[in-house]
This record gives sequence, C-alpha cells and structure tokens, in this order.
Amino acid sequence: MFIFGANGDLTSRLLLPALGQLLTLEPDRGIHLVGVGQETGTDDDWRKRVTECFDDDAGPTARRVAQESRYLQADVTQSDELRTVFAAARGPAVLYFAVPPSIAQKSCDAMSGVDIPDGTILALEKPFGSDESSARDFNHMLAQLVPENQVFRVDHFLGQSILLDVFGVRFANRVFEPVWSAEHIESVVIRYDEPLGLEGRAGYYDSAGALKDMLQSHLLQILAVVAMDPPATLDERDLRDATTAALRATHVWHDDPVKSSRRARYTAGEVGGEMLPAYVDENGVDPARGTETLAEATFAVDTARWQGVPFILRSGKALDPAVKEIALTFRQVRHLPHQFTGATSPDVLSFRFGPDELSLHINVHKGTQPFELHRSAVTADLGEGSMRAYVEVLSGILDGDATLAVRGDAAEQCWRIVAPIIDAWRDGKVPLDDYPAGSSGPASWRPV
Ligand SMILES: O=C1O[C@H](COP(=O)(O)O)[C@@H](O)[C@H](O)[C@H]1O
Repeated sequence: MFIFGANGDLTSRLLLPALGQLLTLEPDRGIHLVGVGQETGTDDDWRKRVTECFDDDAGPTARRVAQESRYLQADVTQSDELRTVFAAARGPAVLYFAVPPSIAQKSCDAMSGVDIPDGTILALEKPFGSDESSARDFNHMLAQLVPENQVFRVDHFLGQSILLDVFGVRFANRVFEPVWSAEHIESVVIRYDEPLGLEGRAGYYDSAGALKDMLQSHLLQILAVVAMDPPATLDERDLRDATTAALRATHVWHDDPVKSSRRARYTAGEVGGEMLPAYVDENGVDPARGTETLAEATFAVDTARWQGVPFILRSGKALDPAVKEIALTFRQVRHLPHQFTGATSPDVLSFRFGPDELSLHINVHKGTQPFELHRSAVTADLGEGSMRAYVEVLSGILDGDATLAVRGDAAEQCWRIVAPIIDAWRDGKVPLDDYPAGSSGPASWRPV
C-alpha cells in the first residue's frame, strides 16, 4: 500500500492509526507499506512516524509493518516517478491518494502513459470533482486506467459503525422492515452538527463550505442507505445499484432551492469552554467568499416508497449541542381512543453517531391515571466510536471489496442533486444568516 501524501494531516490523523488498528485486529494480513511524498525523508523517519501513529497497544503485525515500511520521495504527478512507484510494488498495489483533489487528478492523468500492473487499486478521497460534469470527466479518465470496482471513492461515513447498524436494524427486524416507507414514516432528518470549528483547515474548507463538505458527500450517502429499496443481497453490485437508484430519484424538495435550503456562518463565541473567533477572522479565510459553516436542505426521493416524505439534511461547525443522528419520525397512529390523556408525539427512531446509540422514542403509560401517556425512550448503547470508520474503509480497500465505496455514477448524482442549491446560493437568492459559535444555530431558524 502506497500512501501518496505521506506527510499530510490525513495520513497521520486517520489513515495510519486506522491501519494500526486493522493490523492489530486482523494480524494475518500481509501488507507492505510505503509512504510517498514530495519532501525529502528517510525510511527511519517515516518508520518512526508510522509507529507513533499506531496505538501503544498495536499488535506484533502492526509493529512489524511499521518497521519494514519504506519512504519514497516522488512527485506523483509525473509519469516517470509513478513508474518508480510501481517498480517498488511487491504485488498488486493500492495507491491511496491522501493528497488534495487537484493533485490526485493530475496524478491519475499522468498515469495514463504508464503501464499499470493488474489488480492496482486507486483509493481517492473527497471531493470527487467539483460538479457533475467534472466528476463525469474524472470518472471517464479513471475508467481508462482500472476497472470501476478497483476505484475506491472513499466516504468514511459508509464505514461508520452506526450506519452499518442501519442496515441491520432496517433489514433484519420484522418490526422495522415493513414500516420503512412513506406509509408509516413522515420525515427523515440526517443531521451532523459538530462543536469543532475550522481546526486550521481553511485552505480546504473555505472553498468548500458545509454544503459541499458534508451534505453533497457524506449525508447524501446516508440518505441513499436509508432510502434505497431493499437489495437482494448486500454484495457490491446489488447494494451500489440500490443506493445509486435512490440517489437518481433524489432532488431538491419541490425543486425549489430557495425555499428548501438555508445557510449560515458562525460569529465569535464559546464552544466547550473555549473561545472561537468568528469564522471570517479565522486564519486563511477570505470573507468575500461568503462560505457557509452551516447548511441545511430538504430533499425528495421520488419513489413509490418515499413519495411526499421530506429528507432534511443538515450539518455545521461550532455548534452546541453536538447532534449527530439519523432520525426517522413515524406518522401518528390512525386512531387514538379519546380516553388517553397526556401529550402524544410521533414515534421517532434515532441512530446516533459515536458513541453509537439507537433509540426508539415512544408513548407509554406511566402516570397515575389508567390511560395517561408519557414519553419514553428505549435505548440501546451500541458502543463503537467513529475511529472505526477508517478501519472499515481500509479493510474494504485491502480486500478489494468496493461495497462501501462510492460508485462513479453515484458521485455524479450527488453533484447533480445539490447543483440547484449551489446556483441559488451563488446568485445570492438565499440569505447567509449568522449564529454565535457555541449556539445551536441562527435564532431565527425553526428547529428541524
Ligand atoms: O469528512 C469530514 O468529516 C468530518 C466529520 O466526520 P468525523 O468522522 O470526523 O466525525 C468533518 O468534521 C469534516 O469537516 C469533513 O471534511
């Protein structure tokens, strides 16, 4: 496995720790690791870094892989240097592009003149293209290099343990599987409100914003998993056909991006006891860009299963409380005998991200009167945190199993779906509201 961008933040913060965990959990994996970067470096320095990024309790295989790993100085946008990379491979190679998208694209372009060994896997991080047509062009370029099932468009949310729970809960339980449709479900909210601010990522984030950073990619992938029709199997072809069909049926609610989307940006405030400057005062931010740090949009999935059900997607930074969940709100019962007293609310099934939790909020009897209703929740603590997501991603890549990677046509669909919102925002048709860091969003917004 060659990690392009060996000296970058993604490599040390996510990839190497996840690789260490994977090799500790599955010590029988044979893998030779090579860090590839433009900077000069030695094998020893690189090995030290890999070891530091692995957990202290990393197992013997992980430690051995770190000790035997190598560092290769190369400019991966040059065909000659890519040849050197392939020459260093000891078997079918995984090329993990932990580099900015423009470099990944240049590198793939440079690969067109190179003899690519059979079985080579290309793993690419988001964003994949910058709109539908650039994603299509990139897909076309990749198709000339390797077969589609050897291209891994990484979306680590597809490896999140709570999303894997959605599969189990939805398909393996008679109480949920038959009611997973517009007949019983009134709305779906997919929300990822984070307390984190910019964390020094202005270079990337300021040109992306919350809509592209989170909704266009991760949250639409979650929507696809919640909304798809049941596939016959969960193998790569069936599952990705089903999720992509759901995306093809998805569009902005009432095709009205102005009424169906909102955006905002944080001002200075305190989050978790720490003062955050206003977004526009963060290092590297260009205030003229008008980048949003909170995006919300409602989508329709035009299938018989979901006709008329709004899917509300929302994500933002510097928000408190953190709300990271998929919530399905059920319709009210068709008839409630009038003898019941107390407030009744619709049932809500919610999946919370790390620490993972499944809750079913229902009306139960609790009071002193025979038919007095109260709200209660049945909750299952599912444990896993989000670190595991990259373990899952790497495991799929090393096994050559693209089930949990984004297929090329799905990536194009995600851009198509958000394009009307991007246009409306660019044309100033939706106001850019503000909210103090540490709040739950603009005071004027109705709650989702
Ligand atoms: O890809 C991204 O995801 C993270 C949120 O995912 P998590 O697993 O780290 O909670 C988000 O903070 C970041 O802006 C985005 O680029």
